[in-house]
Amino acid sequence: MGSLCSKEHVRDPPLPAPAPADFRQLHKAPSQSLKQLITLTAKEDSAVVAPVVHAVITRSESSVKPRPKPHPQPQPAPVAAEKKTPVVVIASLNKSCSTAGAALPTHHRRATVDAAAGRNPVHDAAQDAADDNSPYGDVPQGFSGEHVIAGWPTWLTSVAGEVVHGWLPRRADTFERLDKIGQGTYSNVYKARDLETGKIVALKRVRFVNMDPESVRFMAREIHILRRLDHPNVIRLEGIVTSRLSHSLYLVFEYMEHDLAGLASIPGLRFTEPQVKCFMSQILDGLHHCHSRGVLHRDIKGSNLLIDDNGVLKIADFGLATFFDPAKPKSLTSRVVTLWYRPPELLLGATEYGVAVDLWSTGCILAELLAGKPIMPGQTEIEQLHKIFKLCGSPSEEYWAKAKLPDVTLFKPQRPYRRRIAETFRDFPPTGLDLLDTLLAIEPSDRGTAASALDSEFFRTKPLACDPSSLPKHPPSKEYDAKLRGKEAMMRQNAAAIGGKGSISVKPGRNEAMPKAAPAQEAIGVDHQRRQQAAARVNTKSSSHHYTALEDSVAGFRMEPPAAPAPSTMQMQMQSAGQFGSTWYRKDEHHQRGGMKRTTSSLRVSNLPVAHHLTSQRSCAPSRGGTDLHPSSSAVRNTNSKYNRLDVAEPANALDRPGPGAGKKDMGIRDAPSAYQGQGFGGRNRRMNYSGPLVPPGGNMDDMLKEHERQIQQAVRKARVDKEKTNNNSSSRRNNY
Ligand SMILES: Nc1ncnc2c1ncn2[C@@H]1O[C@H](COP(=O)(O)OP(=O)(O)OP(=O)(O)O)[C@@H](O)[C@H]1O
Repeated sequence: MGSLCSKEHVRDPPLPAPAPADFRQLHKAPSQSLKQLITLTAKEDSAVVAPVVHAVITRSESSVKPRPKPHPQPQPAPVAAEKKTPVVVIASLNKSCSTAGAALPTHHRRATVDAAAGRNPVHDAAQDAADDNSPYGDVPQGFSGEHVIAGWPTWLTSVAGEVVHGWLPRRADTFERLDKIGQGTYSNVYKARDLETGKIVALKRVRFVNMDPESVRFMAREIHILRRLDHPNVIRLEGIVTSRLSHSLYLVFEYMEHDLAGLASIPGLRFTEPQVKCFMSQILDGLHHCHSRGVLHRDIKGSNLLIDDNGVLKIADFGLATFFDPAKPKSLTSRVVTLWYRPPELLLGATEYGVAVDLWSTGCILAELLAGKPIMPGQTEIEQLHKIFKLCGSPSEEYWAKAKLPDVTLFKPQRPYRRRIAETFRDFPPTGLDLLDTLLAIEPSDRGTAASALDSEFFRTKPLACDPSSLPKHPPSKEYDAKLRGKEAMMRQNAAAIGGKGSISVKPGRNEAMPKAAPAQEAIGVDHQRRQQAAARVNTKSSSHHYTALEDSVAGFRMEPPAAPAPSTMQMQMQSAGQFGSTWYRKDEHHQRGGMKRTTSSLRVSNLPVAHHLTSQRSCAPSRGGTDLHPSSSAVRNTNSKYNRLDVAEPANALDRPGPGAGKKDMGIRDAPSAYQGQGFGGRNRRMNYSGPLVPPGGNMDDMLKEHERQIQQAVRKARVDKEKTNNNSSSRRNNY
């Protein structure tokens, strides 16, 4: 990958919105082996053959051959003829699958969930009709029998069989697991060796909680999107590993040694202008491809920008991505994008948006690369919004006037902020500053597109982008490694502190405390788990495991038991401070992405008017970004009820439809504790799903933030004094002995 000029060829012309034909084009290619398999199956009892057959992938050039002709639609056939021809076998299996589907038709499932959510039934009907026309709506009936024969588990094919169409699953024991290299909110990522090719790959293991169809559907959407993309700057999904024994899937990716967050956290490392241009042009190239294929990434950040040893950057983690069509805007959730990279319109609750959200995040990355640190590290949504306003200026009167927000006064600062990008980043190269100014435009339509960014002066003026292969080589560096290093250092500090040699610091490092969209990662529970992992790493000589061994442990997650949330030092400090009235505390928040538990941390204030659910917060649906609201502020509640959860707001196609399990998610607050056992939680009608900022009615954002700051300092001071007292007491006790 070279400078911008040398990369022109990889840019795609904008494509029309994804059409059914596109998808079929991409996927109408069951491999030759599958065809043979079907023939074989005709001779054997399919029930015997199916488990045995785990043919080799998938997407490798050798195995995926163009389909000679489309599969015939299933025809009713006499039972006696079932084992005689492949067509009949497929038809037979399809029949049972479609019967299962008929038990709860998609429109019925939607109706159930949306009634609970209080949505407009007219809109729902229109949406359902649109979904019925979706390219994927009818696919399972046509192909799921084939999938079952191919060895795909029914829990997958019955929910989202279309996404694996044309692919065959890989067997787990054809990989050797080498090391854990990443941890996402709902996945673990392992380095592994493909025993068939010797190639090193990354395996992303996606866990499912009780095979919740909604979780499966969300994972399926990621697969679906990944299969639509094909570009040197977008991670390539090479195959899928399934196991009939375990309730998880492994996505097979090309292995990438670094991620941008990890590289940026190497002490003392600063990128030169040519290097920044090299990374940025690759990000924008990949993004342009995604957008031109109708995909919004919605979680652009350093740890999702993977880099290989040749300096090639690839956009990864499409877990929050969605399809979009600018010609047919649909309602999307605003609860996406990791907080530091989240654009103002999403913080304000916008549900109609497009490529501009990714461009904002890309702007944040550009500034981060040039500045050497994240530019807007907010801890809560309100703080994030405040940081944005302080740097980029507050929105114009016109913006507020046309913003379709029920209570703009809740978000609108009392006095306008002026834009200060140029003075804040006066050391940036002028063309870089211009590009940044465009990407960080408050008005989404002013951010342009990935293509216009690539055409900007920044990439045309000298010094030009360096060639990726000329980038300096570093040992494998991931955000995950940086976090582990941080945790190990913290453990050492803690050990020293326990030994009475020093004080405990909980100041977050560069890679810590970055609140994600609904799913933030730096959680107390996760910290505890990672600390254990870090300790295990220190003590373990080799972490190589054979997948067969892993298979045994998968069902019970013996490899990584879910740790009970342990109080962090911060939490303890804050709680102890709380005894004296000021009750800042760091709280676990369990979120779910499609039913999978997510955990996040945030600072909350509870001496502001207390929401009536506050006392049951630990067992009820989480708010986002640490925002408790005035109980009497119905305006606030209404505002926030518009902030859709990822799992309810985007029923755009078959993959997004709430499944039969969705009913379980409609539990109200009182029912919620079972969510912690993995069933999902939160009713859309009764559940308080606050996403908006913490603003007392009539409050002023500046005053409020100052007050928060004061309270934090007070709480920390108090905690320190308490700690010193405790230390003194224990040392005087020791002396007494
Ligand atoms: N192909 C790959 N090669 C090497 N490392 C990878 C690869 N894919 C992912 N990783 C590592 O694993 C981490 C987690 O992966 P990923 O972001 O896809 O998971 P996730 O569960 O979706 O995470 P998140 O919580 O950020 O949404 C990444 O930050 C990266 O460090």
